[in-house]
Amino acid sequence: MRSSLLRSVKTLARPTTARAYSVDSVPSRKVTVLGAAGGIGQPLSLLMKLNPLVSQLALYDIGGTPGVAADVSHINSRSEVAGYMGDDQLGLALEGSDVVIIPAGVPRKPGMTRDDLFNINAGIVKSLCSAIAKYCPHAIVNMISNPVNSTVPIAAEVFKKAGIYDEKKLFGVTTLDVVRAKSFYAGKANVNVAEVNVPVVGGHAGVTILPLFSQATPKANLSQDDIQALTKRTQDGGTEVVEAKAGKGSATLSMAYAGAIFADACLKGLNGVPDVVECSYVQSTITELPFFASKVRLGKNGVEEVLGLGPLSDYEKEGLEKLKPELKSSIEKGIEFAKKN
Ligand SMILES: NC(=O)C1=CN([C@@H]2O[C@H](COP(=O)(O)OP(=O)(O)OC[C@H]3O[C@@H](n4cnc5c(N)ncnc54)[C@H](O)[C@@H]3O)[C@@H](O)[C@H]2O)C=CC1
Ligand SMILES: O=C([O-])CC(=O)C(=O)O
Repeated sequence: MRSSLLRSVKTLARPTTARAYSVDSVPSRKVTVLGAAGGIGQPLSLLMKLNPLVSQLALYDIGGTPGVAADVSHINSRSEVAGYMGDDQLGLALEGSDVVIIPAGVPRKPGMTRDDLFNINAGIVKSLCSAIAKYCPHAIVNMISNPVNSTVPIAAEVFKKAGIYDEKKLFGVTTLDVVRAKSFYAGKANVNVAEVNVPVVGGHAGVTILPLFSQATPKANLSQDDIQALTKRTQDGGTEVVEAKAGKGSATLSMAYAGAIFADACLKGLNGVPDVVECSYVQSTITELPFFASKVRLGKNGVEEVLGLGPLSDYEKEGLEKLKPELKSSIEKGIEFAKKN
């Protein structure tokens, strides 16, 4: 209901001194966060509020958004913030959105796999994607909700059914795998983490996460044992956090950071910044699987180019073959769910 829209959080930042950047040259962009009151949603909303490419920030959740939006809106940065709560405000949160980020859904507890979240999160993602199809069919979608290997195919099916599917605009966010691979590699190779690049391909669960340390830069002379340990740590990075949090959820802060990096890349692409490349789980033809994470060049329409895998070590080639059956069945599970429901 419009009357209950959270009026108190509609605040345009008005700097009293000279602006640190020129907003005149930056296009207006609306970003919507679905699940904004959650463990990821809150810090991600904060980071998106700090992003000068955002002019409107819509924070939606089934509860808790009045407080989050009021809080975030007091930050004196460019964007106007509005909070939306409950089904009847979802359309308003989405209308006119350029980028929709989805961290809505339940997180893992120790002993669970990401696939154990399927039963709850598949339905949440499906209903949110139906609303996206209705209210902002041309928006770029950044899917964070797990299991990403299945939630992205679910979103694609929902969009196909609604007749608005554009494969260039649907992204599974795998940036946290890259963030982890960079941190772990820098530690082991003793190089400046700010200079490290490591592509991570495949999917976003266990063995489907395939970091390509043979392509890591700056180059380092790591042993095969080191590479295997780094690969395993990257694949188990989510579980490492789930266990350390001991029942209080999964990665939220590092995920918010990763989600903000990826959304920023999408916004830069939309704004025509050249050579924006990030790894992401997208519709793909670089393997026989219909969805696959790899480096993607981002542009004004979303995906400009899905880049190939590049040269792989024997260990990585083996990892690639090993991940295919699990990724294939997660994709099929998502498609089947969306078709049946
Ligand atoms: N892609 C990735 O790399 C990562 C993905 N995740 C996933 O992100 C998701 C969220 O994790 P957390 O923020 O830690 O969970 P959380 O439980 O702290 O927050 C989830 C939020 O979603 C909201 N929500 C539930 N149903 C909703 C609906 N229908 N519409 C809008 N909001 C709804 C809840 O009210 C809650 O505020 C989980 O599925 C988790 O597995 C977590 C870390 C990394
Ligand atoms: O592990 C989890 O459940 C959350 C996640 O996707 C990650 O941290 O990579």
